[in-house]
Amino acid sequence: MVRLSRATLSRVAPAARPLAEPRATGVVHLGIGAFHRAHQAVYTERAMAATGDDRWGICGASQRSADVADRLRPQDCLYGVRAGDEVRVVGSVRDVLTPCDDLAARLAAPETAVVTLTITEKAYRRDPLPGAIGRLVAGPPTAIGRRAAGPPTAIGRLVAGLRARAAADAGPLTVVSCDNLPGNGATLARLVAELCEPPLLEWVEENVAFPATMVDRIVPATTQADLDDMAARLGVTDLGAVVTEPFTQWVIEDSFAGDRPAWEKAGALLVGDVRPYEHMKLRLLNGGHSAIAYLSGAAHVSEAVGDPAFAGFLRRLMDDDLSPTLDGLDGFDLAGYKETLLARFADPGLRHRVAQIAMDGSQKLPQRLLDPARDRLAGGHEPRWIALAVAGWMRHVTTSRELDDPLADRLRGDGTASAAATVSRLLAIEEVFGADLRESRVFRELVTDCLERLNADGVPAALRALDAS
Ligand SMILES: NC(=O)c1ccc[n+]([C@@H]2O[C@H](COP(=O)([O-])OP(=O)(O)OC[C@H]3O[C@@H](n4cnc5c(N)ncnc54)[C@H](O)[C@@H]3O)[C@@H](O)[C@H]2O)c1
Ligand SMILES: O=P(O)(O)OC[C@@H](O)[C@@H](O)[C@H](O)[C@H](O)CO
Repeated sequence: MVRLSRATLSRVAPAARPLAEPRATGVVHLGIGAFHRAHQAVYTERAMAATGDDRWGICGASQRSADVADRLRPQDCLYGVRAGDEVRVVGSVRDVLTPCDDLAARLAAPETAVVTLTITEKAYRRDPLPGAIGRLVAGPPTAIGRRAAGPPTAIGRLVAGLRARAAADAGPLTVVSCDNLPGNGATLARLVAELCEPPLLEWVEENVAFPATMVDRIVPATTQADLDDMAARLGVTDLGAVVTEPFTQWVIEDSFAGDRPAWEKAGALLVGDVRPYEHMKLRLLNGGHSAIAYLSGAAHVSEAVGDPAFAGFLRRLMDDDLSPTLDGLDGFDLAGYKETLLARFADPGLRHRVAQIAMDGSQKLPQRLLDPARDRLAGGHEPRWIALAVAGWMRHVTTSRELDDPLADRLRGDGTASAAATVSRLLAIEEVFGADLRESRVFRELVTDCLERLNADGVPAALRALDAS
């Protein structure tokens, strides 16, 4: 079968052809994985189609491998997105850089006005090593972006680009984090500022905006079966295909340094304060996902919620422990949102592997489950459903043979320690639990009790016991 490209587009059904053919790359994206291709790239293409403003093509950049570039470049950067039964070839990506290409030059180009990022939670992590080598990037300009003995970090490369842009006097820039982090814009701004020395720091303060965003669309990693299915639907081979759900949401803080795609014409919500949306999504959706990952024992999310007892647990987690921590959603149909969430999780068309969600738990738990636990404890409540999910994570990190987490060496256990000893050891990891949760007697007892039950009787019995207590 021939490969998808501009030359072979005539083989694709007209209804599935791209909506836009951009003439410039006004957007640079760092971390061009599956999510970006099914989310921001789709909004950007629709914005161009709605306005006829074709300056907003995307130059994607990979941080760690040339894989996406190798897949997309031979296809003129075209790829298919399947959402439910609808398939469309997306045309907003114009170029993909490999880690060896000159990203700084792209960031310094006057036509670039917006940078978006999906580089995973752990890429925002400050290395806890002491001193200069423990910072995300060492100080002097020549060392920008380099860890002690590793390649440049994504944020280091971004700072190198900002330096080149300042030197070129290429104008203001908006940098939009689209990762699942609370206060993602402010977090990124802080990390960037740490790596900038004067006078670059002043230039960044005056010329660069870091709006917060809430991003939502479930996009599992593409499988070979997905590629085969896409080829059958399009009639051409597509090695960049992604499969997602019909649902999509993007809430963006309306704080830009300059020009931008008209994302609101594509359905994005531009607001003054993203925080209420961000808490709702990170806690209910992502918190629910993590609970599934560490407790369900299922291979895929849809199988987990197909079990009525487990679906009942998710409802109690959301209703009793997570929803009461949300505010600023007056007039919003939260009950409807939660029902929609469970239906999205149950979507049989999405083969979303729980193992994908389980990875990097140390970087995800704080915003998904631990911050709401703090809020409940502060109000004098016992977050027992959250405690069960946290105990599930502790069991996961101490028993998994192949633990995928930047803190893996500190998390692993020998599997023979008592529940109390395991909870004590893990609660002491301040990067995950802070000092407050380590010191909370209520939290420690809840988690210890749950871990004892999980170890002794398994998940269904632990759920029943908690339900009856
Ligand atoms: N997939 C989803 O459903 C979804 C939904 C909402 C938000 N997100 C956000 O997008 C992120 C990426 O998801 P994805 O599905 O595209 O994953 P992916 O594995 O397809 O892509 C991840 C990208 O991040 C880069 N990356 C990985 N580790 C990195 C590091 N340490 N430093 C810099 N870059 C790194 C990779 O090179 C790749 O480009 C998630 O971590 C999350 O924050 C994903
Ligand atoms: O992408 P991660 O690794 O942050 O988290 C895994 C999932 O919880 C997440 O990707 C959700 O599918 C997504 O946040 C839905 O919008």
